[in-house]
Amino acid sequence: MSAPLLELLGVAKLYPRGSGLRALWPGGRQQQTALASTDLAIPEGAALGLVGESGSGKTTLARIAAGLSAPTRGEVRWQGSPLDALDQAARSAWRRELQYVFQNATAALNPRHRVRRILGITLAGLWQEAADQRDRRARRERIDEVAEQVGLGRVLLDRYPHQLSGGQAQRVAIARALLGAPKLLILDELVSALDLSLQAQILNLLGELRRELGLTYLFISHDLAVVERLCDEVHVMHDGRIIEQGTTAQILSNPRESYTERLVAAVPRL
Ligand SMILES: Nc1ncnc2c1ncn2[C@@H]1O[C@H](COP(=O)(O)OP(=O)(O)OP(=O)(O)O)[C@@H](O)[C@H]1O
Repeated sequence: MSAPLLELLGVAKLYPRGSGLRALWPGGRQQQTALASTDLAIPEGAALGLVGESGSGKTTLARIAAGLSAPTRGEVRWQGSPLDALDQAARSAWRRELQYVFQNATAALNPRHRVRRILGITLAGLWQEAADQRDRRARRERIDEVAEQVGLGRVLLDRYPHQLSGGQAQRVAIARALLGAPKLLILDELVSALDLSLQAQILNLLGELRRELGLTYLFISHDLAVVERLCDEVHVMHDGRIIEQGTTAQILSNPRESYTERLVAAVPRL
C-alpha cells in the first residue's frame, strides 16, 4: 500500500504566553498549547474536513501541514518522506503539488495587477523553478485553460482584484492554486465569507475539480454544513486536539462527543 499523500506524526505547536514583566519572572513565561500532539493521514483522493470553533487549532494544524509553520514537536511527511529529508527536486515538486488557499482571496491578490498578470507571475515562477522553457504563448494558453476550469470568463482576466466579487476572487485564488497541477489543496475557511448561494457554487466547483483532476482536499471550516457538502471524512477539533473523526455520514448521524453534537445541531436541515 502506498504512503498517504500527507501525514502528520505527533505534531504539536506551543506558543509562548505572557509578555512584559511577567515574562521576565522565573516561570513567568508559560507556554500555550495551540495544537496538542496530533496524528493525521490524508490519503490521495480524499476530501477530509477539519471542523471546530474559532480558536480550536484548525489553522495552526493547516499551516504546519502546508509547511508554512514549523511544529514545536513531531514530523510532517509528504508521500512518505519527512519534509526535512526532501532533496531539492522533491522539495520543489512538493511546493508545486501542495497548495494552500486562504480565506480572504481578494487580500491575497496583488491589487496593482490585472488577474491575467497575477496568474502569469505565479506560472512564470513555477515554470522557472521546474526549468520549464515554455514560451509566453504557452503561458497564455495554460492561464486560459485554468480560467476555464474554474469558470472564470475571459473578461474577468482583464480586471483588477478590487473589481471582482467575493466569489470571483475565490475562483481566481483557486485558479492560481491549480496552475502547477497540484495534488493536494488545503482550503482554509474558503467559503466562510460568501453568501449561501455563492458558497454552493464554489463547493460545486470544488466537487467537479476533484472529480476531473483527481484532487485531494484538506478542507477547513467552522461550519459543518459546508464540510458536509464536500467531504467524505470529518475530523473534529476542540482545544487544540482532534477529539472525534469518522465518515461525514457517521459524524452527522451519530456524533460521540457532546461538542460534536453541538456542531451537528447547528447544521440547518431542510
Ligand atoms: N502566532 C500565535 N501566537 C500565539 N498564539 C497563537 C498564534 N496563532 C494561534 N495562536 C493561538 O492558538 C490557538 C489556536 O488558533 P488557530 O488560529 O489555529 O485556531 P482556529 O481554529 O483556526 O481558529 P480561527 O478559525 O479563529 O482561525 C488559539 O488559542 C490562538 O489564540
